Amino acid sequence: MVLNPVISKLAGKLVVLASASPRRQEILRNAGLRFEVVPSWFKETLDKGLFKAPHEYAVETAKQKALEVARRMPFKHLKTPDIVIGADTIVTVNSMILEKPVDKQDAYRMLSSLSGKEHSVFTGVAIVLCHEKDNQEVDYQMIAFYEETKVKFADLSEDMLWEYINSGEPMDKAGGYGIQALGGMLVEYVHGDFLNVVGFPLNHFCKQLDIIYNHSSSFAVEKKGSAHIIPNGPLGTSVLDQQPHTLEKSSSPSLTQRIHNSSSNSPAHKVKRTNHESGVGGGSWSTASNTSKPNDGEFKSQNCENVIIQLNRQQEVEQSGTETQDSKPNKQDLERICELMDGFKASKALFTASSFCVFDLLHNKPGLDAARVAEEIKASVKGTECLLEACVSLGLVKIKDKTHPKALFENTDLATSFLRSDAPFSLHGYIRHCNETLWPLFSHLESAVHEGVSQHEKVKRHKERCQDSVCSSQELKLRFMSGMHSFAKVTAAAVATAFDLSRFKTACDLGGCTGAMAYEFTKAHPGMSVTVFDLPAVIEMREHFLPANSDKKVSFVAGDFLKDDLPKADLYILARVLHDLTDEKLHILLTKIAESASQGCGLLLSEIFLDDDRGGPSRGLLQALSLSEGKQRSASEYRLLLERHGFITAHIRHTGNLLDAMLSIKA
Ligand SMILES: C[S@@+](CC[C@H](N)C(=O)[O-])C[C@H]1O[C@@H](n2cnc3c(N)ncnc32)[C@H](O)[C@@H]1O
Repeated sequence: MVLNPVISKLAGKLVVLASASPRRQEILRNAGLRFEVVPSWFKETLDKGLFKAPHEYAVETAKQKALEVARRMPFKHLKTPDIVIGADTIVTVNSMILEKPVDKQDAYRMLSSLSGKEHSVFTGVAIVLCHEKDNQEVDYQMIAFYEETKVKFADLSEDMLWEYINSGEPMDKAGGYGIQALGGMLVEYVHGDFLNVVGFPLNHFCKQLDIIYNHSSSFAVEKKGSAHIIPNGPLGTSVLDQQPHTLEKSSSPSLTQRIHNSSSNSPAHKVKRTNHESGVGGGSWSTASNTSKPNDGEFKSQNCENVIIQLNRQQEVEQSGTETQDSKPNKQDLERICELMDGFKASKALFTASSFCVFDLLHNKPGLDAARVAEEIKASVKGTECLLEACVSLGLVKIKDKTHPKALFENTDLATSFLRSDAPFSLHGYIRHCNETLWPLFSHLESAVHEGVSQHEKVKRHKERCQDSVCSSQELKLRFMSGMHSFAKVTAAAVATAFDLSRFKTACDLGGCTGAMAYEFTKAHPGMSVTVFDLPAVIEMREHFLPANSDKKVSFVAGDFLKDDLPKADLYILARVLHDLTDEKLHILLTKIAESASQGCGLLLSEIFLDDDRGGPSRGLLQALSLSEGKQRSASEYRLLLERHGFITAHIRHTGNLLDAMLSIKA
């Protein structure tokens, strides 16, 4: 933790990286940051001629990328991130900006212009802090900075250049080289932050986080509606004062600009602003600053700017008033409705591609065309082509070589990380569970709502009538366990590390299923051993899910937690168990835990916690629609239930992963 005081401040927050770059992801992941990747849809098409200096272009692009994702997520992903990070790396030589080469000739042009010369690598970084208010309003606070590193290339012979170009490495990299791989051989020296050249200036980023979270009252994240714009500090000149094209100075003493979306906004909204306006990139948003001197303790940093923007959805609709109601529908609202209407098609496309193992196939054989994929998965060419194209539109598959006459398909990073069946965080098993168990249940939602009960029995009877070969109960059990296993593998680390559990030496994971959560707990807490307690029918199948290096600190006990004695432990874990229980069963289970636990014992509960007003999150409320006998509860409801059984809640964490967590202690 000593090494990591800044990154740890982000634990429990929903941090989003608005970049698909695997290098950036790796740098941040290696630093211990937990984040979601939501690649920005912002097209890097700003007019470079509008910028006085190259770094201004990189900073502006980073800002646009981050802001696009920050604005999109509440609508498209139905959640508001806490922080969005955008970045853009460019290489400059002889006052020319080099981005990613479009083809081999372009790579040649770039690399030969770098040969034997010193060039600069700039990465612009934007950190958008999102503060959601009760009334649907979101404040966006922007901190942007850049880092420069000088790199000198050796003299490159033609052979060397072409050998490097033919390696394929230059194609997705700014300036046409990757310093961390083969491209490192071209480099004579590096002056400055090496990681900046790889794609992300980690050191400068951590310094900014340190200022945001540790040293500036103006960044107190809970505080809304105020911000401090940072003019020149003693450390250097702020970007604000160097960017007449992209930024302007507000004469208003207020440091907050209210920005309202106009009703004619496209997803990359144009904005109306109440104060002075300026813009780049075809009228997209721009920022405003104040030149007043900062008070003591305000945020000052090198190559950095800080701006607050408020987007108010409520007002946006009111402002566009008559036009919205009378002449044409609000575009954003229409998009949102379409997305909800089409949501099931997107889910089913994902399920179908998964069940045909398309992502495994494209991982093992990247660059197949639709006909070859169809042949391999034994499906029609027409159907496969439609499926692959739909997957491209959903960001699961991409076209490998756009210059090739036929579309050749390969996985995106998203598919590689989560959809291959053998990926460490594979959700393949859970997707199968969604397709085969939840999908049929949800197709009977009208009946479920009408009758108020799960349609599980109806679906089972229907399947028995219609299917020639009915799955054995063993097969069904394995499928269920595989679904739970894959979900737990993705969520376990966030739950296991949500709290300091160092004082608990023994734990019991009640309803621990395959042990996926338990293994993660022993990994995160080396002094801890965990007993997995689950029904006999589940425990007897555990061998199917043993990890490669299963350690002896995880053991399994079969039993029924509503009837049998529970193993003794310092810490009881209940992950995704209580939402399936009625209040009555929950009372029985908590009474049994309270009887087994001595004073000071812990109870770690992990579920999706509903908001107190039951207004969200949607994932929890949609899960409730399966109408199992249990119910979704808020953190306050769980806290009360636990208190009644003698457990006092010490901490609640929204882990930013799929599950929330609560740690309570036996009084
Ligand atoms: C939704 S799964 C959650 C599995 C695991 N905790 C996780 O987070 O992935 C619920 C688990 O509780 C187990 N379970 C349900 N009723 C049980 C009972 N009466 N006694 C023991 N385990 C039970 C199920 O077998 C299943 O493994």
